[in-house]
Amino acid sequence: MKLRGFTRLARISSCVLKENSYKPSLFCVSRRYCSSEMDLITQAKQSAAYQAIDNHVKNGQALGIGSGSTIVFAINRLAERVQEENLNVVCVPTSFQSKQLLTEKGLAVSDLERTPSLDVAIDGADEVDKDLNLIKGGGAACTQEKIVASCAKYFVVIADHRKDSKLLGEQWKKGVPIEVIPMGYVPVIRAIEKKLGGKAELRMGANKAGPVVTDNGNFILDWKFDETKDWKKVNMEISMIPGVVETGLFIDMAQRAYFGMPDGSVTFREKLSRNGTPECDESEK
Ligand SMILES: O=C(CO)[C@H](O)[C@H](O)COP(=O)(O)O
Repeated sequence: MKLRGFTRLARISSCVLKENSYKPSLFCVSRRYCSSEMDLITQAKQSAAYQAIDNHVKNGQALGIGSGSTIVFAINRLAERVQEENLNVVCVPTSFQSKQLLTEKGLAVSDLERTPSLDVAIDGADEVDKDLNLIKGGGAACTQEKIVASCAKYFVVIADHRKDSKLLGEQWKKGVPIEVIPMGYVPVIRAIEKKLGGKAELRMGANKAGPVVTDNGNFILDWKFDETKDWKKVNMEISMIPGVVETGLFIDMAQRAYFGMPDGSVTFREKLSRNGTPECDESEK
């Protein structure tokens, strides 16, 4: 399969995942996305975001658009492509931030009432493990992000290389974000710590007195866990606690993750179906 502007290179296959690197030939191509003033992490975010938009966005699509600092680059690139190629796409944002950015760029914004079925969702992540399980919610938007991703036929993650881990918790030390109903946050903390150990804390605002309040009017807990877990089970256990709205554990949802590297290249990891072929994004064909 030919990716936009790239030929697939090395394959490191396992039974469920495939890793691809665009190095070294990608290096020069991806460099077109980089500007000399940017630091390497910023460049890495931009390279991953541009690659995902270039590979996965096609005319006529409905797109889920995530939140965070990496998605800013995806929105910029999307706006460029929409203008240059006269694309007709509609975007469902996952937060006030992404809605505002999309609106500023003049992109068509919709919601899940009008557009409940999405072709592709693209979002950042705080950490991605070897099986493409994610920790999300560093920007307190995990509930809407999970709903939007669940409505997409294909879910793509974009991140810089620091987010790429074998196991969740290896790189991301701030814990699993959990959105909770405000009046229940203390019982939820107690229940999580009793059932699963670790420590859960109410996230406090940076330039605001008191807690962070999500776009849904709720609070965020950050649960620091002790050791590697059965994340599917943990996710279900936390979700069952009264007062929990949603967790930042995205288990078995992402089909592909792009990682921007410090040298300007981009690698990706993708899920394979049982017969060893990639779980296909129809728009890539
Ligand atoms: O989950 C998120 C927001 O809730 C973000 O996608 C995640 O925090 C990654 O953000 P960034 O691109 O800034 O690293």
